[in-house]
Amino acid sequence: MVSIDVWNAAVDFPIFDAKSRSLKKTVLGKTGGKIGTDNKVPIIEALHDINLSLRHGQRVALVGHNGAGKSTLLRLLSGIYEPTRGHARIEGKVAPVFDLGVGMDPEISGLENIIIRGLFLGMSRKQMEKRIDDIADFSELGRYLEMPLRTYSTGMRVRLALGVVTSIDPEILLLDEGIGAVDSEFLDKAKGRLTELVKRSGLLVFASHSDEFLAELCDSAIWMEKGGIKEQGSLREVLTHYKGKDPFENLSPKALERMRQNESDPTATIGSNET
Ligand SMILES: Nc1ncnc2c1ncn2[C@@H]1O[C@H](COP(=O)(O)OP(=O)(O)OP(=O)(O)O)[C@@H](O)[C@H]1O
Repeated sequence: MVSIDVWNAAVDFPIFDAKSRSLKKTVLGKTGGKIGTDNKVPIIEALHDINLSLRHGQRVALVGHNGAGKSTLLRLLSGIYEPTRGHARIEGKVAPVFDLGVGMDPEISGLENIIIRGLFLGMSRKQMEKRIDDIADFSELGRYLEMPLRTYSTGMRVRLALGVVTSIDPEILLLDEGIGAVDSEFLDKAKGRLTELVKRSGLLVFASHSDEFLAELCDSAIWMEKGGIKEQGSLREVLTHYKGKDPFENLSPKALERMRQNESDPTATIGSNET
């Protein structure tokens, strides 16, 4: 059974090299987790009081302002971060897709990188070898696949990384938006593959600032603010409260159709556990 359960979890970062010089004018920061100053070493409270229960079939959007804790929560849900306090239990094979470049080696060829990156995402060498032709086709990199990755432009690297990421079969897919460097024609092609990937995955949590993308991929949402969960519920409801107006009024017909399908899906709710 694919599931993620988190109880009363917090993630702190002690900052050992913080500068103590005060700013001339202190303005109340709107972004970021709380900075505790009780100790000698300042502590950034990136997440606090997180309680979550996610199950197979859920497609959860993660929204919130810069520094609200979305990326940190994704790292907690992937097991990369242990909670400083509280507990997290993750059942299922996790594919964390935060930084498309992670797991890539500039000194080896694109082909070898496909295998390495696949292993990093929980696939076996055999499974990746079967997918090489498909990834080569999608990335349109041709003979460059035989060249070391350091010879690629940024966009070429993203093409390769997206090709690999969208070819896997994850049980739990944790996506952080970060696919800006490709041209728009290629991004459209990637969106189709991403949608297919999401359909294949058991459980999705997707942090993004793009309403259109969230409407296409997600059915429910979590709104993060200052390291805590402010609201969770249906995608449209949470986004409307977060933005102060219904963001779906001006969506494309395709995104709206996808959203209507999600709303009629009985699995489109977020479970919550007792604390
Ligand atoms: N490695 C780290 N060391 C110290 N503080 C961190 C670290 N990672 C995150 N933080 C802090 O934790 C808080 C949450 O950051 P996080 O990256 O999770 O926000 P986010 O919601 O993903 O923001 P954005 O939308 O800007 O990507 C911020 O206050 C940030 O300064």
